[in-house]
Amino acid sequence: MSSNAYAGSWASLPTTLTPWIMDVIQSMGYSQMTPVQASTIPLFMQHKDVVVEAVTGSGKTLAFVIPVLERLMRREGKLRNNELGALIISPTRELATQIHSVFSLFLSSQPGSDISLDEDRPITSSTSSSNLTCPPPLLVVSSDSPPADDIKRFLSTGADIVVGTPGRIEEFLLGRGRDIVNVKELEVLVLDEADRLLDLGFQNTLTRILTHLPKQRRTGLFSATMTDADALSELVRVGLRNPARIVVKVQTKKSKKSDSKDGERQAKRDVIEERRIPANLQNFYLSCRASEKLLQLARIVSHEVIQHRSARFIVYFSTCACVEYFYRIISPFLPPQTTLYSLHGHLPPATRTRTLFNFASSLALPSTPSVLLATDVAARGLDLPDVDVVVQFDPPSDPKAFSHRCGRTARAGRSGRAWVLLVGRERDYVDFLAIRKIPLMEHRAFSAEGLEQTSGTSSESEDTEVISMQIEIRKVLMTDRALHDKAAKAFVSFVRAYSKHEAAYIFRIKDLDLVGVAKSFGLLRLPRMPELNGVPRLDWQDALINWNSFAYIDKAREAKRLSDAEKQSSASASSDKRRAERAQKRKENASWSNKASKTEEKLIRKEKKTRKRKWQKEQDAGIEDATGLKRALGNPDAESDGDDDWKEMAREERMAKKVKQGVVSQEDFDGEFGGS
Ligand SMILES: Nc1ncnc2c1ncn2[C@@H]1O[C@H](COP(=O)(O)OP(=O)(O)OP(=O)(O)O)[C@@H](O)[C@H]1O
Repeated sequence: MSSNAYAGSWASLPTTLTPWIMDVIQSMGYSQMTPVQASTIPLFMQHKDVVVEAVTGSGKTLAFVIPVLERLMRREGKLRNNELGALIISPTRELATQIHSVFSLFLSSQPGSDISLDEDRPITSSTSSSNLTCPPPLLVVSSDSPPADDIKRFLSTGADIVVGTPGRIEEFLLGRGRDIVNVKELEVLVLDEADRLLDLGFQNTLTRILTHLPKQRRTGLFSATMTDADALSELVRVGLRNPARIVVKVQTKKSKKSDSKDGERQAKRDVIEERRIPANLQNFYLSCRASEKLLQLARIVSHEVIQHRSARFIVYFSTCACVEYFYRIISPFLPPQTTLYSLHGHLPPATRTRTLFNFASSLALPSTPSVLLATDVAARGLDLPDVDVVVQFDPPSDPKAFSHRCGRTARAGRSGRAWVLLVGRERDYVDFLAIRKIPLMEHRAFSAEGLEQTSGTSSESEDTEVISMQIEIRKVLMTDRALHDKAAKAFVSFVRAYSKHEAAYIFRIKDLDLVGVAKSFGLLRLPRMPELNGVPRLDWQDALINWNSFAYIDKAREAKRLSDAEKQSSASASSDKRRAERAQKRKENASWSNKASKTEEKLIRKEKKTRKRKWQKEQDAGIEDATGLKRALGNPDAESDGDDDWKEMAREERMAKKVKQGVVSQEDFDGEFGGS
């Protein structure tokens, strides 16, 4: 850490630390406290609840680990095997594992301790109470072992400190462990990344845990983004009593141009700028077209390796599917000898642990860089050594994650660089973050030669390498239909995530060049999805590919695809047949109904003729009522055929007379009036 990041020696604490704890701190090489440690440890060791906000990498973990250990060391009586002394909750299993390892490191150094760092070592009755001051901590997170094992390990190790994730802790305390784990003696509760734990996703679980714990405990909330007043008041409601709020601010000097007194000349003066990101973090944004994102990512990595000798990178994407996909296709665009890692929430726990370990312990050099592709599962709390560069390929959905992601570099006073790629109107995000005290510097897009482009933030025409990159990716996708599926899934997941952005007025799907995004993904064709309806496709060309023969490399999968296709084609053939039969039937029905209507017409005419004859007879008989109107009985009009029928009958009558006179032939009469 740089010297101005320190806040005095450990000896200056008002309460002297237990000697072996002090020894461990010294062995870590930490001769001085960081500001957050200097302000938090004294309060939390005494009887104060604390709410702590300090930037990423400022040493918050020790700010609660030391007070927790000190409180347990100073207990009068030892805790029984089934009693819990301290509970630490964190939002992810990776972070919980990390915190657990810090506790383990301390406890394994207790005098007379023979605790190995293997927590599963069973503790015999002779070691459990006499030799050990504090048993090893217990880690309670989703893993390959079932929740029932947590209880078994708790009872066998007699752990006083439990570290875990909310769901698994709830199961541990309120599920299987309800009648086993005794929380009456619980002294301390710590919520690490507390603002995240208060998010809706965790809130109910957390409330149930908190109400289960005794009220006479100390509670500490820690995060780099403890700013959400609503969430805080919620927590206060659930358990904090008159907490001390500790906010450690970062102030940096910034040169600003200002008018001199006479208002004419510009003078430079230093102003103190408050920021919510580490002082040694250089934070850049780069505007480019949607289609150029992958190209620019590749150029950032090259630039960092060549110009800054950077070796360890984390690149953040918005979804698990995007990480999966880019992990498969990005290699050819990164410097040769780059080792790639991928971390996201859909991977099995054991794989996640292994990946993190491998990435952290890899020998990363500028000639052999290590690049971890990750989702926000790796955004908070992870203390990975020597991460030189963070790139946010996609800005995070939750704006709070922005500073957590950047904070994986420039930790503990070291310097680091962070980049975010912004497209089109996403540029407004810069002002959005500035208000939240997260300053960003503009960096122009890189040219093919790795130089900053000279034209404005977005170049006039699309980078010519976009097309060649797209062709390269397509070549890779065409080697295996499974890759194409991954590409489409990643694209769809990206679009869906984009529309759920919390800063929705900046990240609007209708403003996003989706065709450009598809190019950057190297898609073979545009997927069918409502978001693409009505999107102009002038700039888009599907890959030339025979979709029928485009195969999966995996034999079983390909066999299934072929048999599905076979079934589908026979199903569609029989449905075509059914359709043709239906059409034929309709046709037949139609001609039958035509015939039917002709016969009906004839019948109607015949009936009319009969009625007419009857009426004629009556006419001839001179039946007329007093008003001179034709009687309803004999009047065909009264049966609703209307005036036309009357006219028609009169016409027929006249024509019949003409037939009699020989002026009109019988044939013509029949043709006209359909004689039967
Ligand atoms: N007093 C100290 N002197 C030097 N280094 C320290 C000191 N305390 C902690 N560190 C180191 O600083 C690094 C960051 O600490 P830590 O992980 O606790 O940060 P944090 O504030 O919790 O960050 P985040 O908000 O990202 O979780 C760790 O590698 C830790 O070992």
